Amino acid sequence: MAFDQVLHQKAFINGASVDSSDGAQFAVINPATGETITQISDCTARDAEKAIASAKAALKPWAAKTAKERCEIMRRWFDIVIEHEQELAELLSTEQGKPLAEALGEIRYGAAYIEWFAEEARRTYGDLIPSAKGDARILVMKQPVGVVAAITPWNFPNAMIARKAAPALAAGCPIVIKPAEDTPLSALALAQMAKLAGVPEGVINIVTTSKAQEVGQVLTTHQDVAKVSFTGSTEVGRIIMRNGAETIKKLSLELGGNAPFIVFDDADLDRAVDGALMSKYRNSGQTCVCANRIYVQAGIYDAFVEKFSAKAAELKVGGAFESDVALGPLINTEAVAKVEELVADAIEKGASATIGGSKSDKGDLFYNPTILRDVSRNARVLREEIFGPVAPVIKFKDEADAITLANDSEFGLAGYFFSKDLGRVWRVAEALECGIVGVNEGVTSAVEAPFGGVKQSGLGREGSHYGLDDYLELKYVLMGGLAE
Ligand SMILES: NC(=O)C1=CN([C@@H]2O[C@H](COP(=O)(O)OP(=O)(O)OC[C@H]3O[C@@H](n4cnc5c(N)ncnc54)[C@H](OP(=O)(O)O)[C@@H]3O)[C@@H](O)[C@H]2O)C=CC1
Ligand SMILES: O=C(O)CCCC(=O)O
Repeated sequence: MAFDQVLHQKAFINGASVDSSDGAQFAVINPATGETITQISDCTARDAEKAIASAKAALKPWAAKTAKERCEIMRRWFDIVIEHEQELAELLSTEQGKPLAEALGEIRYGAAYIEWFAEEARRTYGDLIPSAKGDARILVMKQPVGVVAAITPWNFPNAMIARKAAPALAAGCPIVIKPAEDTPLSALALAQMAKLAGVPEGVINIVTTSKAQEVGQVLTTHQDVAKVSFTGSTEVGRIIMRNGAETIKKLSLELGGNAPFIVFDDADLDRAVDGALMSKYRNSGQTCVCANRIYVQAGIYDAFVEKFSAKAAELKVGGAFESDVALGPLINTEAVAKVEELVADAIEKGASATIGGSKSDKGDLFYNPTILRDVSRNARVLREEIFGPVAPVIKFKDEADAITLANDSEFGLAGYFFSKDLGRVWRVAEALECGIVGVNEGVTSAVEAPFGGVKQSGLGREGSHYGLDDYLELKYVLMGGLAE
């Protein structure tokens, strides 16, 4: 298969492919078939320490390069990724399960972060501020934060690495990345391409491991790591925050979501249905910004459920390489068990499934697109991140009701609503307690826009011109004694 060209089995530390210090390996499994793709280095705490040491040694020379030099290397990295986008997409689909077209979209999305931050590297402007003293000026410069550790999830095995590594490198920071155990291969391929592009040794390190706690502990407590950037569950985000407390780590945390998706009775119904399909079923519902709770105003509730169910029923479930497939497998048996539990709980509390509600006959990890109607307001599916292709649809009365329901969550990542009333659009966009709001749009992600949440969905922003700031420190320099 073409992806053999980008398949690497060893961890990547200090610019070299290495076995783990104890020689152990773990298996990477294809979730669609259950087959082992390959065995790879199972790194230990010692390997994590080595990676941090190599990043520390690389810090000064990498930060000392001009922004233009870093930009040129990163541009070459972008070009190599795009040149191999097809192989990278096949590798991603094989280890993660998402349909090939979606994987290709992710490779391009990830590459766009490399391109974007290569350009942003040259715009790390400071400020010159008038001082209250006549013979002084206030200068503000931006400097790299230091060695960065990144811990990433399996749902976007390429883009979540690129979204962290690209701003780190652009800012002048070396990075040590621990990819998810389920999907380490895309990370290794990206790092090897960075090497080909001329990224010096130690600037990117990939510590593959099945020992998340042991390796994570080192990455999040080590005194030579200045910053930790994490994407994953709120539960692990809390552990990372606690671990970082002793050495006051800078933190970027992209955590869980519970996105409300609101359809007002003045909405364009077809547009709302298409938005819900995209928002809910992308990546089989395994995205932190996926619509988790769909609120529809009473007057159009039945019409919405009918149209949404008819279109969702057409989505084909299957392996990533089958034609016209829209939904791949879930990542593992725990994910399927969680979805089954949430659906059972909702049905026990009075909901009914208009479509789906069960596993697909495609295999153990495949779950059918599911729509639940008349979901009770105390169902678990409305409180917890579903991370599967299940859409609970709930009726609401009026605008105030919709806002109260939408904000009734400890999460605050994304929210969506559909309305044609301009006044309502402003009111609701301002009232939603979310970091990201889609108005008449079901997918908001874009490299140019800041991605991140409020409340317990996290800290910091990724992407956009704000995204570089997470990897920079401000230094204030008072330039005094200027009078003759
Ligand atoms: N915001 C988001 O994008 C995501 C949200 N989630 C939510 O989390 C749920 C569980 O998914 P899961 O994959 O278990 O998410 P986790 O938060 O457990 O995993 C995310 C990353 O953290 C690592 N990790 C796990 N435990 C520790 C630890 N103690 N210290 C440091 N790193 C650690 C994981 O490693 P390893 O893979 O080796 O366990 C992985 O690299 C999902 O159902 C979903 O609700 C999950 C993924 C992404
Ligand atoms: O689930 C995530 O954390 C990644 C979201 C991908 C994106 O849309 O940017």
